Amino acid sequence: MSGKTLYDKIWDAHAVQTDAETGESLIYIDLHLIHEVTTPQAFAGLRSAGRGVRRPELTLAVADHNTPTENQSLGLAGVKDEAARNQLAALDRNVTEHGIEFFPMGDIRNGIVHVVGPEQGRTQPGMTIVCGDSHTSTHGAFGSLAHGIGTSEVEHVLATQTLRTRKSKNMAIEVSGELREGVTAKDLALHLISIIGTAGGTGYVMEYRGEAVEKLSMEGRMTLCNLSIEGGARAGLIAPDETTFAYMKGRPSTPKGGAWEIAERYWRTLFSDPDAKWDRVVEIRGEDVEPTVTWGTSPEQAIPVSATIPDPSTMRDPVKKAAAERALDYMGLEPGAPIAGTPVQRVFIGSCTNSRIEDLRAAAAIAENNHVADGVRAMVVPGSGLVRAQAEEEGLDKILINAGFEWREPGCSMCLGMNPDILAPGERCASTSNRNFEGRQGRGGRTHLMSPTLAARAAITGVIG
Ligand SMILES: CC(C)[C@H](C(=O)O)[C@@H](O)C(=O)O
Ligand code: SF4
Repeated sequence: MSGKTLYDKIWDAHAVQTDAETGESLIYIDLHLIHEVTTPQAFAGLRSAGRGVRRPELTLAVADHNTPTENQSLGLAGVKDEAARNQLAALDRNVTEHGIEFFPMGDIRNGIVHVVGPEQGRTQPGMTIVCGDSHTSTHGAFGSLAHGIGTSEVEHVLATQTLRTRKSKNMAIEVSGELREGVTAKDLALHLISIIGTAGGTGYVMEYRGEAVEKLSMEGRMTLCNLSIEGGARAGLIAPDETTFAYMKGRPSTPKGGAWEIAERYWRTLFSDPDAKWDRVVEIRGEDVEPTVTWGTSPEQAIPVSATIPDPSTMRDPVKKAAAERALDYMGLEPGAPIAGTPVQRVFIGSCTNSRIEDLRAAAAIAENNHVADGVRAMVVPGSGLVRAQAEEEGLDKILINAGFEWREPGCSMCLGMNPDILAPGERCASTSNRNFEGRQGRGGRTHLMSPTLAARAAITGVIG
């Protein structure tokens, strides 16, 4: 018998039952994260069925998608959009009714759900974690099986603390060697997706392995796992190690004293056995990864920042060719021209991909003693109130504000533009987020995905590069 992958191990520890006929399993869920957008109907369903929440203490709620990034202390009165206000009010009512822990807007512990879970120590190795949100894959950075679920599944998990699902296949992403100076986890993720495509991971759970992955900080690992879903995978995983444990130690919800030791002993068993069987292996040399940006309207339409914009007329695959033509038209770009030097009007540093303290440090390092270029509006939105507070303690806010960046309150913000932070039609944005489809950041807006370093540089110079 061959060994098990990390995914196999977590799966086996959580599968309650498998239906031999359909192949569907019931798995136990250790942590259910919820936010205002994907829960109102789930709670309404519970109510109409006369059900309660099975394990409220394994559920944690935040308000993040709709929240404004200014004047959060005004509470719901400060939320101008009625639909947003209603969703936020519904979450308030639902968590109170069911006794679920909630960090509301304005609470220093509030922030983007995928930043808050790890920061509070709720995210732990070996857990199964779900949330009605695709970027739940972020939590896989801790060696937990974490993925998004739909609203009807949210209702199922609330009611039963289990999920009906099927096992995925195992994919290994082996990144050897080292990332070069100035190359980040974001560049690695975009590089990978540009190779495998946005459907490359369909049907798989991806485990990131190899020296270059082991060398990443927890923040970098979270960025990498966050983008797994954009590569089509169900989830991303990284085996826990010393870096993981050091990050977790002392956080509010991690085990303490003897309980930590017992937990750590278990966590140290969470790795893929040397003889584990992989359904697919993708190999990348760390040294080959360059600072990478997207030029189109899909995360796979990514190139090194030193490269020229692809020419659809040279593309063989008719689907890719048509997609590239349409993307270039929407993005207002010329094939064959260098991507560097393309002017931007907006810069967004934030989102569950890149809004943690290291990301803000990277942006501030570029901003220091510089100034945002004329005609550019640049916004920094920390991932949580605690990230914001830490950045302020380190003086990063002053550096950024002095350089002309807007220093905002936490939330998803311009990552998806469900709050007032949106692009105007035709505006081009250097963004540290994870999605760049048409209209993602506002109707007609043009998004270029990149690292915080490249985004901050775009703010200062006014151009991509
Ligand atoms: C609102 C939510 C359902 C959505 C997701 O699941 O990804 C959002 O977080 C996003 O990034 O588009
Ligand atoms: S920051 Fe963006 S990608 Fe992340 S959960 Fe919010 S909307 Fe989704």
